[in-house]
This record gives sequence, C-alpha cells and structure tokens, in this order.
Amino acid sequence: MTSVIKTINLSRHFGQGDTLVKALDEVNITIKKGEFTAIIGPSGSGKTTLLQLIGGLDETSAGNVILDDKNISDMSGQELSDFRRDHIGFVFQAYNLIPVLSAKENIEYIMLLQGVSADERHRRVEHIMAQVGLTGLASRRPTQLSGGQQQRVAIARAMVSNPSIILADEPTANLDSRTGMALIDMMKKLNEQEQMTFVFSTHDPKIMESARRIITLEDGRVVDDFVK
Ligand SMILES: Nc1ncnc2c1ncn2[C@@H]1O[C@H](COP(=O)(O)OP(=O)(O)OP(=O)(O)O)[C@@H](O)[C@H]1O
Repeated sequence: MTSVIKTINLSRHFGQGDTLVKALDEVNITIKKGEFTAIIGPSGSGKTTLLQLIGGLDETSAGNVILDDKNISDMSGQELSDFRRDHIGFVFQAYNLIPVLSAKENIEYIMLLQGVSADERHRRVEHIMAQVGLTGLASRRPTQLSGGQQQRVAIARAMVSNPSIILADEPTANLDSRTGMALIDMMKKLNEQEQMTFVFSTHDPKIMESARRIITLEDGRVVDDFVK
C-alpha cells in the first residue's frame, strides 16, 4: 500500500528557556492509504498539534510532513492552501460550520472555491447527504440542527470533494456516547467504501476501540503504535 501521510522527525516547540514546551518531539509516523487511525493520549500530549501539522495549519519547528509524496513543509503559503483544499478534509472545532449558510451551502462551499459546476455540486451534495443520513435537512442552518447532525454536516463537508485524507480533532467531543459511536461507525463505513484515509483524535475509550490502528502520544512522543 502507498503511504499517504509520513512525518519525519516532526517537532513543534512553543516558548523557550524555562517555558519551552515540546508539544511534539521527533515524531515519525507512516499512515497508509485507507487506514482508520485514532490518535490518543492524555490532555496536552500533542494530539491537536500533530493533526494541525499534518494538515499544514501550523509550522513545524523541525522535521517534515509528507502527504501524497509531497513535502508540505517546503510549500509556500498559496501552494499549501491550494494543496490543503484539494487533498485534506478537516473536521476541526476551529473550522466549524458557517452559521449563516444552510447545511447544503456549508457542504458546497469548498466545491464553489474549486470551480465545480452547479450540476455537479448538486449531484455530489445530494449523494453525500444521503450517505451521512442528512436527507431532508439540506436547507437547515447549523443552529437548527442537533450537535450530532452538525458533526455529520462537518464530515460531509470534509468528504464531499473527495480528499485523500480526512483529519478530525475529537469529532465526537460534545456528543453523547451513543451519538458519538454512531458517528464513528458512519466514518468507518465511509472509510471502507471510499478508501479515504482517516486520522482522528479522541479521549473516548469506546471510540478508540473502533479504530483499527491506535497511536498513543505522551509528552509529544509516540509511546505506542498498535494495529489490530
Ligand atoms: N500555541 C501554543 N502556545 C504554547 N503552548 C502550546 C500551544 N499550543 C499547544 N501548546 C502546548 O503544547 C502541548 C500539546 O498541546 P495539544 O493541544 O497538542 O495537546 P492535546 O493532546 O491535543 O490536548 P487535549 O487532549 O487537551 O486537547 C500542551 O502542553 C500545550 O499547552
């Protein structure tokens, strides 16, 4: 299998001297196409930092991130933002839904930026909304949807333009455990059907169990990497 994500001695430090925090410390991970991987670890262990660096949302202190055989650490701002748009789907708290847009418009947004035709956008939105169980809710604004439905919109939005990688930072946080599990089962199904690579962080032991690979971070280092 091809490797989609590779980190080489990836480090991210914050502060200096007495206040130096090694949020990530020489992390080497290879994730292959179609893997469904959970990143776990105690609070402050570096999960969000790792997902942000893999997604090109933050700058490395040292080391490299290779996505689809391209070194994103070498890319300029515009090149990186185009690459992100075309290769990565984000389900991040900071990238939440746009409140003034309907569910359908939120999902369509990136395809508009990509210049996808109206017919094709419509076709893809209908398809993905059915896949994530949102049929009939297209015209609702985020505030008119439950937390679980909003997360489904966020996942549909991340997946609709067929990125090779989906990065999700605690996608089930703020959901009750049944809704959280249903959401993870849906992600897993999509992962199996579409062969997209999923990497997500979680604190929830039940969610961890449903991952096929679990990478554990502690103090910015990989302390365990377990494939079922
Ligand atoms: N912008 C920043 N400035 C300074 N320190 C930071 C910054 N971002 C993260 N850190 C520190 O880096 C370490 C890793 O943080 P990170 O958010 O990646 O952890 P996490 O495993 O995602 O935690 P949580 O489970 O609580 O979300 C922490 O010690 C954190 O305080």
